[in-house]
Amino acid sequence: MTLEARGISFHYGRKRVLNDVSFTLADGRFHALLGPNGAGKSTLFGLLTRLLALQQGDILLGGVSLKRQPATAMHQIGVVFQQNALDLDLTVQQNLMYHAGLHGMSLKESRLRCARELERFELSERAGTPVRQLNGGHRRRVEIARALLHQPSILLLDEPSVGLDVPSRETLNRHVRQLCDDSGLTVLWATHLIEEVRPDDQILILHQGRLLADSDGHSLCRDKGTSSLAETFRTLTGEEVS
Ligand SMILES: Nc1ncnc2c1ncn2[C@@H]1O[C@H](COP(=O)(O)OP(=O)(O)OP(=O)(O)O)[C@@H](O)[C@H]1O
Repeated sequence: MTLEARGISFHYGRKRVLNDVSFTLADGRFHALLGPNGAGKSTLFGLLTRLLALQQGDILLGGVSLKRQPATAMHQIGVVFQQNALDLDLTVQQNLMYHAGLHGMSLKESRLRCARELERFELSERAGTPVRQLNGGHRRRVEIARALLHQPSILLLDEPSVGLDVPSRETLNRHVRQLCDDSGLTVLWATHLIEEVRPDDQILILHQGRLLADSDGHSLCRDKGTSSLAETFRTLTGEEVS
């Protein structure tokens, strides 16, 4: 499913943090939203997930307006926020079952979908483990499994690898890309780390609230006459990327 952001601007009080941002996420593709701290990524996620109310512009999911038909549109979205939002004292299975219940699934359906997601994320053996006992990478995988329980078409992840060590970051990134390839999920992965972005990705570069690029990495480098994504980022923003 496509996601289209049209003319999004946003202010906190008098401070403008998003300035006429428009882009389209293509059906079934992995998109990287790259921007340094403070670029406006979390604010954009807040708007995409209705944590923040749209002030200007609209967001369309498969053509359905988030403004006009929020319930229908939101059903298509699964989200993983920057901060871990699992109950540490509940087991992996309990966290998922609770979430499935919130989405109105029957007990039978909840069990089926939990089992399927746990298998997909190679977590079946951890179903009965309290989340507190999991490492950071596994916790993140549980969060993604939870975000997919209601079978959304679009998965939004706000800096999901923050706080993970390099191998865990790479595994998580690979896993989500695999999901995209296997199940046609549309993904938006926000990050400030260039190493999580590949030249084949659709790349959105957000800087000081403005979208400076929206293209695949190869085209971006070709257009800017640069030899790497890091150099392209520097050329566009005047900043180093980590
Ligand atoms: N509740 C708020 N009130 C006022 N200003 C805010 C608020 N939340 C964020 N900002 C400011 O808005 C700008 C964009 O912040 P935002 O968190 O969206 O960026 P980000 O790209 O997600 O950065 P980070 O990676 O640090 O989370 C920053 O200048 C930030 O200080």
